[in-house]
Amino acid sequence: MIQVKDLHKGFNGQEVLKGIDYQFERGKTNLIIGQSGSGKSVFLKCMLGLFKPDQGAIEYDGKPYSNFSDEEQRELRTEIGMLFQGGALFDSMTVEENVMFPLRMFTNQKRGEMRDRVHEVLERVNLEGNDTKMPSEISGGMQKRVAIARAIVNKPKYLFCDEPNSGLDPQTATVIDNLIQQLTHENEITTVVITHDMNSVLEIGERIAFLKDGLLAWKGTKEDIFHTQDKTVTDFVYSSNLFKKVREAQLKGH
Ligand SMILES: Nc1ncnc2c1ncn2[C@@H]1O[C@H](COP(=O)(O)OP(=O)(O)OP(=O)(O)O)[C@@H](O)[C@H]1O
Repeated sequence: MIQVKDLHKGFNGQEVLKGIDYQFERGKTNLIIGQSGSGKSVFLKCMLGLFKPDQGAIEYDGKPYSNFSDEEQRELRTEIGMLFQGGALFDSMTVEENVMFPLRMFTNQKRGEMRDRVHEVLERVNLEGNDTKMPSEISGGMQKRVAIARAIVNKPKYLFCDEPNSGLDPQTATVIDNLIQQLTHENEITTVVITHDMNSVLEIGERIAFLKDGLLAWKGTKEDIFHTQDKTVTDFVYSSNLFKKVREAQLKGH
């Protein structure tokens, strides 16, 4: 669980996050949605310790990281898995080397032990037999699954995903969403997903935080989104055709 308390962050006298209180639940996919420029990335970077908050605190399972000393950051880093936008695999490394990278960085495991773990996670994301391939030799969806395997190989307590579906076709995007959700449930991970994708909201929006102008404008579940009368939320989500269609079908009783 990640608890955010009165989080403020600004740049050059301009406040971007204006006092956010929120709790990301363990074992759930916690989505952050909101318009471009609403502060989602700044929020994520504050949680990762890449930006120091101007005010407020972030607690990881009750442990406060309000000042993020170098030592604290190092320790926390070993407990975090990160799925970057676009996958961000190392092009010159094989699939196996990519997935092994966090183990080499953050553990003292022997090579055999690392390989066993890498093969275990590759199997989990249905990529067994692809370990010697280069990223350029596999599809975009497979690359994303390699990135997921790399993000979870060190058994993280917290998983951060920045636009995990960008650049994928809808069917592959759904596979990726479901994989993230299954891994979250299986391993009781506190998963935070930044997304623009309304399909993801409908698929895996167990908990949704809607940011607007640096404030938490609304929170709820994917089911709540259909019933809210909050105009800021409805204006945002119903600008998506997918949402409109699902809503219309619901009203017709399908
Ligand atoms: N390092 C920085 N220095 C100064 N301003 C910044 C910095 N990082 C972000 N900002 C500003 O903070 C605001 C919020 O940006 P942020 O990237 O968090 O938005 P976002 O919601 O993630 O947008 P998008 O959906 O387009 O990625 C923007 O006005 C941006 O210019």
